[in-house]
This record gives sequence, structure tokens and C-alpha cells, in this order.
Amino acid sequence: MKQPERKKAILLLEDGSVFEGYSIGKQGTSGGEICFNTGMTGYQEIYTDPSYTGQIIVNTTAHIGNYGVHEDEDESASPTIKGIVVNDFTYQFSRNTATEGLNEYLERHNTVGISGLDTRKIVRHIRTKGAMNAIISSEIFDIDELKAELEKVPSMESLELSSQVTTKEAYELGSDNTGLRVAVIDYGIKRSILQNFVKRNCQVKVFPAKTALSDIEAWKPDGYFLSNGPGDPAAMDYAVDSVKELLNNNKPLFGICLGNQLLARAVGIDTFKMHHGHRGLNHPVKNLKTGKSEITSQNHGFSVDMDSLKNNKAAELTHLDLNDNTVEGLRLVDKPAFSVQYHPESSPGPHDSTYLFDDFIQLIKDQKS
Ligand SMILES: NC(=O)CC[C@H](N)C(=O)O
Repeated sequence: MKQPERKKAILLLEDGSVFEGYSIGKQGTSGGEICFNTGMTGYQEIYTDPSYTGQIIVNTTAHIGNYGVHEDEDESASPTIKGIVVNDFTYQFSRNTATEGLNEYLERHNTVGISGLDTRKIVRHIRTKGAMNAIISSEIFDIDELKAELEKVPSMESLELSSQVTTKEAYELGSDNTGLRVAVIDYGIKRSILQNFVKRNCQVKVFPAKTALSDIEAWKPDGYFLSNGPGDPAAMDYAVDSVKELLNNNKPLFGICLGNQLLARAVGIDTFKMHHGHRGLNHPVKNLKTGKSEITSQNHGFSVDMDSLKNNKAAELTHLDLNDNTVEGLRLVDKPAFSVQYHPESSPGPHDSTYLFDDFIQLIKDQKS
């Protein structure tokens, strides 16, 4: 595939920094919270993870697009990110099984991007100054005009986004009557998480984020799963209230990422906005029960407050981040409920933590027998 003629694009950060590069994907103007992912691979899974809704992703790995995209590797129906910032964008991909080039894919999904930037410099900037909003444009080059557009972009703090990405209708997956019925509350779920349940012989029903408990119970689930998802958990009282109701039933409950934050809030533990979040595929976490460490896939900009967790009698810390000592997992003391901040489905990422799905299923089996 021939490289199209390169058109100019600019990236403007909230603190006034301007970077000039080339337009990739859809031409246009798009703003969101800028964040970086340090993974060396898995760009398609990252761009389609609904947890990134409303964000512009900077990939620190230098080559993006070089293996194209494959229709089976989407984590959701389409990307809901606000844009991508990359260094060397490759139009000509080298993978004989790829079904499309990344540029056509981004155009088809109306995703704006900018290439040719020194992404390491941008990352150092965000790492020093903290999370902030940014805007990419291939049409507005007047900085004051672009600043006015950037001011319209909402702050990620206090933003509720799950209701934009949750399923509209409930749906079922997996084989019937396996005796393991998992009710998934969809706050922006990744497909690979659902596949982890189906692969383990679970019958799964995925419910919209605002489903009444009675409708979930009508399906007679054996356990509940709280999904990952975008936005600030502190802006999700409706979800925290429904988690409290689920906990009253004393059935096994497992949560990932946003699900971890919602479980914490449901028992009165605080969450907070991090300085610049954790996003990558090589974050070391220590399992405090086994003493072993795991290399994990992560994507979060909010976190469960350690002091608040330590002062809370209902929960205990199970997983610790070895980079910055933040909370990476917790369990409830008197209920069969646990959760992790990182992504054990590891799509993309190393598979050290998939035992958590087995632990959850074991909890369901134990309770049933
Ligand atoms: N991956 C997720 O579920 C992200 C949770 C939350 N939106 C955060 O940024 O912390």
C-alpha cells in the first residue's frame, strides 16, 4: 500500500505545549485526556478497550501500524478513544493474516491521529506535569482557536462515561446449563474478559450498567462480575448502590479495574485521581497471599486509596503495586468478593494473572457444593 501524501496536524496540550506532526486516520479535530501506554505490542486491543473512552493515547513504542489489524482482535465494537499520538506510523503492514491496514481502520472508525512526534518527550512531559487534556487537529492551526476548542473538552475527574459504552440490551454467551452462571455487569467490558469466562465453561449473561437487581436475579446467577470501564468511579453512585445490593446476596463477586474501584467504594473506601496513571504491559504486582509477584497489564488513571483501605474493617489488601506501592487488589473479609486493579485477561499482556478467573470459578463451585 502506498503511503498517502502527508498532511500537517498539531497536538496542543492543556499547558500550552504544541507539537507538530502528520495527520493519520481520520482528518479533523478531537480532544480528550492525554495518557500514554508503554506496551510494545497490542495497539488494536488498546484502541478498542472501552476503558480508554474519552482519552487520547500516546504509544511509546516507536512503530505503530506495522502488523495491521485483524477483525477478531477488537476488544469492543469500535474504538471510543479520542485519538492517537505516535512516532513512526506504518501504512504498509507485514502480517499475512491481517484483515486491514491501521490507517484505513482508523478512518473507518472516525479516529483522529497524529504521527511523527517524539513520543518519549511527550511522555516525560505528562509524567512530570501530570494528566491533562489535549487536542489533535489537522484543520485548525490557529493556536488561540484550537485552545478555545480544547477548553470545551471535559475533565476526566468527575466524569461518568460507562453509560455511553455499556450494552443497550442484555445478551448471553457460552454453553447452556454448565452449572456456572456468571452475571456480568457491563461498565465497558473488553471481549477478552468474556472469552476468559466462556473458555472456562461458564454461561455468561451481560447486563447493561443500570440493570435493576431483580432483573439480574431473574436469570438466577451463581456469581457476579463487575467489569472494567472508563471514567471516574467517584461519579458512579448508581453503580456503587447496585454493587451494595449485589453484596447483600452473598454470592461470589469478582471485579476488574473499574470493578475493583466500585467494589472498594461500595464498602466505603475512597478512590482518587492519580498523577498520571498506569498504562502498560510490564507492571510488577505482588500477591500478598502467595508472596509471588506477577507482571501485569494495566490501564487505570484512578486508584483505590491505600490509607482508606487500611482503615476499613470490611476489606483487606491482597495485591500491591511494586512500582509505587498503590492498591492493586483487595478482598472483602466477610463476603466472597475480591477484585484487582490490573487486567488479568492480559489482552494485550503477559498471562501471569489468569489464575484469578480460576479462583473466582472455584469460589462459585465451593459455594454451590
Ligand atoms: N481499565 C479500567 O477499568 C479503568 C478504570 C478507570 N476508568 C480508571 O481509569 O482508573
